[in-house]
Amino acid sequence: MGLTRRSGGSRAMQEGFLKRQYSGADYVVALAGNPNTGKSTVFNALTGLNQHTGNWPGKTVLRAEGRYIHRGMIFKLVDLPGTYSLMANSPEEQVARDYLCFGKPDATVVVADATCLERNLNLVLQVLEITTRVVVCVNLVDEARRKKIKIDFQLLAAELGVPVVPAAARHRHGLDKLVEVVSEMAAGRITTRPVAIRYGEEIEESVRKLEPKIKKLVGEEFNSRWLALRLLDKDRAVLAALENWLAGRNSLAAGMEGVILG
Ligand SMILES: Nc1nc2c(ncn2[C@@H]2O[C@H](COP(=O)(O)OP(=O)(O)OP(=O)(O)O)[C@@H](O)[C@H]2O)c(=O)[nH]1
Ligand SMILES: [Mg+2]
Repeated sequence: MGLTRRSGGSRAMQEGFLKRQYSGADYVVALAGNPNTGKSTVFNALTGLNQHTGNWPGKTVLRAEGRYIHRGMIFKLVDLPGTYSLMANSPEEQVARDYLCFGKPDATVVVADATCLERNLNLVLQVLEITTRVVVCVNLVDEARRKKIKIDFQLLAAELGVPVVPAAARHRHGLDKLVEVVSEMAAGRITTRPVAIRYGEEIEESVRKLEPKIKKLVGEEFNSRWLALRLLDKDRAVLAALENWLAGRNSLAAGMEGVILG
């Protein structure tokens, strides 16, 4: 049934933990976003030459990591592949999603395109379902200005419940502020109130039943609501990653699989 320990999810997860342990970085920051929103431009501007690339384990998806120092702290920045969603429909989506959930970055920057913000917010909402430590960087504001698009950043931040930083990364505009906010977020000095997507009563009821069971298995380690939603969606990739994390307690995971997929 395809539950294998070689799944990308479990590897990404292990990588996340190992990298944090041995990389010597104080904080790990993920860069997510739709394709072509300027993630790599932000990444390059912040890390300069302090970066290396390779592939994500088991995938032909490019992985770029780099570092920068801010106020004496070392930040490891992980440039995730551009995706429109986190439904794991492609290797890119799976890499991004597994890293956000199981890699447990201290902060996640979602880079959004100011010229088509509405479309980009779809991914922002999906990321907010996985992690609360999110900073939204609305990039390409120079292009938006040229197109006479006006954005109320304060209102956007209030509606999303997380900080929003406008930027024009190509010109380095807004990046000092971004680095400052990310640093506060990673250090846990910002309280967020992410807007929560509510599903129909039937789904919410199932989530209410499932969440305590998941919490019992993984504690506060991962976002149990998100895991519950994924399992209700019969998401085998997430199940495989969970099973791997529960190594040594496989019988419990198998029991859970029986309950959920049965
Ligand atoms: N005008 C303008 N162009 C920008 C800005 N930031 C990035 N770009 C341009 O947008 C294009 C895409 O930038 P990338 O940094 O490669 O975007 P990306 O999100 O990494 O793209 P993928 O990795 O393919 O998902 C490049 O041509 C950049 O020069 C900006 O703030 N203003
Ligand atoms: Mg890129």
